[in-house]
Amino acid sequence: MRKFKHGKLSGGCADSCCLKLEGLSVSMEGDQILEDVSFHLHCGEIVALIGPNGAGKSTLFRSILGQTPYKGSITFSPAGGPAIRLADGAAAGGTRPLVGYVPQSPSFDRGDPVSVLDFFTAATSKWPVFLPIPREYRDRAAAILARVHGEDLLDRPMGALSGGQLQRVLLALALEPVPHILILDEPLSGVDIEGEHQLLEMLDELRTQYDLSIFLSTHDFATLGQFADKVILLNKRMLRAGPPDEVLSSPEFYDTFHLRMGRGGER
Ligand SMILES: Nc1ncnc2c1ncn2[C@@H]1O[C@H](COP(=O)(O)OP(=O)(O)OP(=O)(O)O)[C@@H](O)[C@H]1O
Repeated sequence: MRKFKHGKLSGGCADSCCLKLEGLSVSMEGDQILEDVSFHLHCGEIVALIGPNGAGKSTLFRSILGQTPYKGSITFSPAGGPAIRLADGAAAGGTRPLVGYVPQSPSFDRGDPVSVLDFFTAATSKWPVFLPIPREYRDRAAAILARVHGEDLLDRPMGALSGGQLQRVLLALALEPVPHILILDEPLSGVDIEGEHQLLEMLDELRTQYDLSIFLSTHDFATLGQFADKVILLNKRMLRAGPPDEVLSSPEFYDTFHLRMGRGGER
C-alpha cells in the first residue's frame, strides 16, 4: 500500500515541520490521565496511536486540539519558520497551526433524511438547510468532497452511508481548510475491509499531496505495518514508539495487551 516515504525526515526536526510534545501530563477530577508524554510528529508522516481502552488516546488528541488543559509543552515548528508554543491550548507568539479533526464516528439514524449536502452546508455556513441550497454551496461541497473522491455522495442521506463512506465525508470536512496536522480518532472502527483499504489509500494520498502530519488512533494492529511510519504505544505513559514491527514485537506491547511472546521472544 505504501507508495511514498517522506524524504524530509532524514534531516530530523531541524529542517522539517514538526509537532513536539514534551512532558505532557493531564489530570481530570483528581485522576492522572496522561503522564510525561513526549514525542515528535513530522509533516508527511503517518503516526498511529495505540493503547487499550481508557489509555488516554482521545485525551491526548483533545490536548493537541486545545480542548483539554495540560501541563508540559506542545510546540509546532513549521519548516523554516518560528516555533509556535501552544500553552493550555492557546498559541503564544504566533499563529495557531490548523488542526483537522475527525472524531470517533458519530452515528446517524438509518431513516435520517439529512443529506451529505445538508450536513456540509450546516457545518460550513450559516445557511438554513430547510431552504433550497444555492448552487454555489452545492459546488463548493462537491469540490471539497472531490478531495476524498466522494462527489457522488453529495445527495445521499447521512444515515445510509457505509462506515467507510461516513469516514470519507468527515475526512473531507476536516480538510476544509487544509490543515497542518490531521487527527483521526479511530477512523477504522465500523469500516469493512474494502472501506478500510480505500481510507488508508486516501490518507497516504493526502499526506503526499498536502504534506500533512497524520495522527490517528486505532485498535486494528493487523494493518499498521502497511500505512504507519511510526507507532506510539500509550497507556497513560508513552510505553514505546518506533516502526510498527518494532513496537508490535516489543515486550511492552505484549505486556499491555496481556499476550504471550511467541517463539524467539525472550519471555
Ligand atoms: N471529562 C473527563 N473527566 C474525567 N475523566 C475522564 C474524562 N474524559 C476521559 N476521562 C477518563 O480518562 C481516561 C482516558 O480516556 P480516553 O477517552 O482518553 O481513553 P482512550 O484511550 O481514548 O479510550 P478508548 O480506546 O476506549 O476510546 C479514562 O479513564 C476516562 O474515564
